[in-house]
Amino acid sequence: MEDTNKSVLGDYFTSAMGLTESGVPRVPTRYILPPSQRPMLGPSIGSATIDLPVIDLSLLHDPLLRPRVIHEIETACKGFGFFQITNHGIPSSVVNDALDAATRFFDLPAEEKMLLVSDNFHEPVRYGTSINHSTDRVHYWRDFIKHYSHPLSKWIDLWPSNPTCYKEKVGRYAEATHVLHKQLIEAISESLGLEKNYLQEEIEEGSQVMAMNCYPACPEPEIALGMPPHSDFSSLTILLQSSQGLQIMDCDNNWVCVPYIEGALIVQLGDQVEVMSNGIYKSVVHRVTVNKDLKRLSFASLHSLPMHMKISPATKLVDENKPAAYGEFSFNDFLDYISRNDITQQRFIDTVKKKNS
Ligand SMILES: O=C(O)CCC(=O)C(=O)O
Ligand SMILES: [Fe+2]
Repeated sequence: MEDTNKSVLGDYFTSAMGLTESGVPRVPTRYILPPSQRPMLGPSIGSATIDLPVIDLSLLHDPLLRPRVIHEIETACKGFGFFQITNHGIPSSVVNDALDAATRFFDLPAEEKMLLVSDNFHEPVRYGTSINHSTDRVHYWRDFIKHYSHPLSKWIDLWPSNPTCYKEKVGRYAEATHVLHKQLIEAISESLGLEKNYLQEEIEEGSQVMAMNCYPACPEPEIALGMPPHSDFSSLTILLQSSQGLQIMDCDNNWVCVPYIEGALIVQLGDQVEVMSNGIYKSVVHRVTVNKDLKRLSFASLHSLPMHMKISPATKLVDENKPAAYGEFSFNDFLDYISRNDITQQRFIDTVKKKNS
């Protein structure tokens, strides 16, 4: 079965969708994780006693309540590098339309999707399947399409033209998340004691990459993963999940399932905010489990400073007692790093941490 799939998709691109559709009863060897990396699935997992933060974002617009919400954000960022948001202002019709377009894209025949395949990390539109490029050892149960999404007018022509509604529906969602990101980064800057408009210009000129992920039903979810543990390089990632599957690592290094909340979006701190905050906030390490019966979609909208712009700790957060804990680097430096290294073994952010911090 593995070989059939391989011959259709070429050596590097085995597709989890293709395997599920062909009805494989077992996951092929290359998807099987070493025992220490397997997810512990079961009724007790995810019902852990930890209450993950959920924040009503509409209250940010109320001048009387804003300080309280900023404080909630600060607590969530310090405790988890993560929170969910409700009443975020993106209409459910925009979300559902984007889900519909992505579902239709992933349902296309493999040959059609393969036209967009690339293993070049700098490619602005890239269809792929989750292989660990740097080691070629383990594959993950995920197919994805990633595209640069901001500014939309520059990139949208390169996006998939099948289904025909894709550009319009996903485009509307991408623009809405760009606006939301600006509000969130303002609130996060405020929560760090920085100016509300800190980095606002850079963010407006910044890049947005949307990873549209598809995790088809997996015959053996206890020995495979949809995505390995990693943190995102972004400033923030705004994540939409169609059902449960995301897990985050808490401060005691335990995996915690992120509950599915209808209508909510997930906010994850990325490496750029960790650096900007000089380590006051940490990017959240997360991974994705797969499900025996259910196909899951997620949209990870990764917002970053401009590709070439070097990020470093905010000067206001650096002093004699708290020297800069990170060297400066850009998104392009990160892309070069991931095309050469196995980020499941060493996070990029660890390579820019200063030794004495
Ligand atoms: O599918 C998810 O919930 C997470 C996806 C993710 O971590 C990513 O695309 O970076
Ligand atoms: Fe991620």
